[in-house]
Amino acid sequence: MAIINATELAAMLEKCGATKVVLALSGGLDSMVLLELLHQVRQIRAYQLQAIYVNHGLSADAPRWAEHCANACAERNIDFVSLKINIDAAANVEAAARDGRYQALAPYIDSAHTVLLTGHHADDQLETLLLALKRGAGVSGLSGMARQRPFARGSLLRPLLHCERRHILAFAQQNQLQWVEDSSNRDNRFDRNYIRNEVAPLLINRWPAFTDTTLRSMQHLADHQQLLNHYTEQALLNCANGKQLNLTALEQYLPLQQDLVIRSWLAQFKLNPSSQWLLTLKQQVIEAREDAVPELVLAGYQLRRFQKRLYLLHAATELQGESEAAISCQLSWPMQSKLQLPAGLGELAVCHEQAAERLAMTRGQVTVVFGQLSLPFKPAEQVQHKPLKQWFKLWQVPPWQRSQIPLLLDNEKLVAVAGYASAISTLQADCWLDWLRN
Ligand SMILES: Nc1ncnc2c1ncn2[C@@H]1O[C@H](COP(=O)(O)OP(=O)(O)OP(=O)(O)O)[C@@H](O)[C@H]1O
Repeated sequence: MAIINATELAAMLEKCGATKVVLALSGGLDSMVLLELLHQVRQIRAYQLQAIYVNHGLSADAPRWAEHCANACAERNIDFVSLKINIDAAANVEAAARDGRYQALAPYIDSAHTVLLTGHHADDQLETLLLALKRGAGVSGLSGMARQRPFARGSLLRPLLHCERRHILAFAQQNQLQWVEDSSNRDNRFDRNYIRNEVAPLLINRWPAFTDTTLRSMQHLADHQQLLNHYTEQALLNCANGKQLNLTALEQYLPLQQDLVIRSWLAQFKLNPSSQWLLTLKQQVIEAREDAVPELVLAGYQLRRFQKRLYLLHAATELQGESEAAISCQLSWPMQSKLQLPAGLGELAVCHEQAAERLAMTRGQVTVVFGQLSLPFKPAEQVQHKPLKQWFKLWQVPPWQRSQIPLLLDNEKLVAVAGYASAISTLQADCWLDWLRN
């Protein structure tokens, strides 16, 4: 597609509800063209404009590029900021530079009406697709970059995403713009450069509309991905409750949809397992014998199944109190103030004065213990005493959680099981006793 003009850029900004526009300015061809377009847009509408150059600390030429950007902004009376960041030398340099750059830019996108602009264009999008094919990406990866998406407190917009580089170059020449060339762009050891310099020209020479048609396919994929996301979100609402996944609800969906639901449930906790791991989860955990309590490890977490639910447990915190040693404590609690629990189990507070009065009547305080599962207990609304262990089974409390639940004793008698039940009539445990878990 041909390059957009200032009126079209103004319309895009209008659609984003922008009042402040921040340009990520590298000094290269594309972002310099955007700088010029923004300068022209100002004749149409007033915006608060800012351009930011990020020095990744990777090139000795960076100060020269920063100066080039500063001069171009000064000529157009646009506010300019230069930032310096440090990149982890051991990491994948391209990815680390990009992540570091977005992190540095984020604080400047400080309201819903602030838009960050980058100079990505159609040829970048074609390269992204070819790179995604090389790594065997799925629909999401093959859809490439979005023209607009939420970013920090505002949004990110790529106004040139549908414009081909040759049209951007022609605009720059017509407007006598000056830009810097990064010599590392010629280094074909980097996959993107190899595609840009060697592969893409071959395809475009043979089929001149190749970039346009590729972008059309990518848009179809992006639409399908959006539809999939919509249905997966709906299914996730039906199946997940925080770190629990209801397997009976999950069974209603087609196997492929189940995979997507599990993936997006785990993605909420920044977990992105391989297909092989997902298969193991299904075969060894979800489909395990009914009476088994199987488990599987994933990046600092443990997944366990109990009855028809899957639990995601943070190994460092949620499983800490599992050992007998960590729960053998006995705490005296006068109940006027909050009680800090051991092993990161959170804190207890009484939120109903009457309860404190009735419990503290005898000795002025209660005792909090853990793991005494053989204590007899009778919830207020029940008629029979049973060992606590049997109540836990009835309430379907997973075995690994049972010894981490605070038990309140008054004169050695179990009077409340935090979060579950109370022995005091008319006072439900979850309404007079607050258990704030970490
Ligand atoms: N050092 C930088 N500082 C600020 N923004 C940057 C920087 N490097 C890249 N960008 C932003 O990211 C976009 C895409 O980066 P990419 O590396 O593909 O571009 P480039 O070839 O370095 O520069 P350009 O796209 O401006 O020609 C740029 O158009 C620009 O908006």
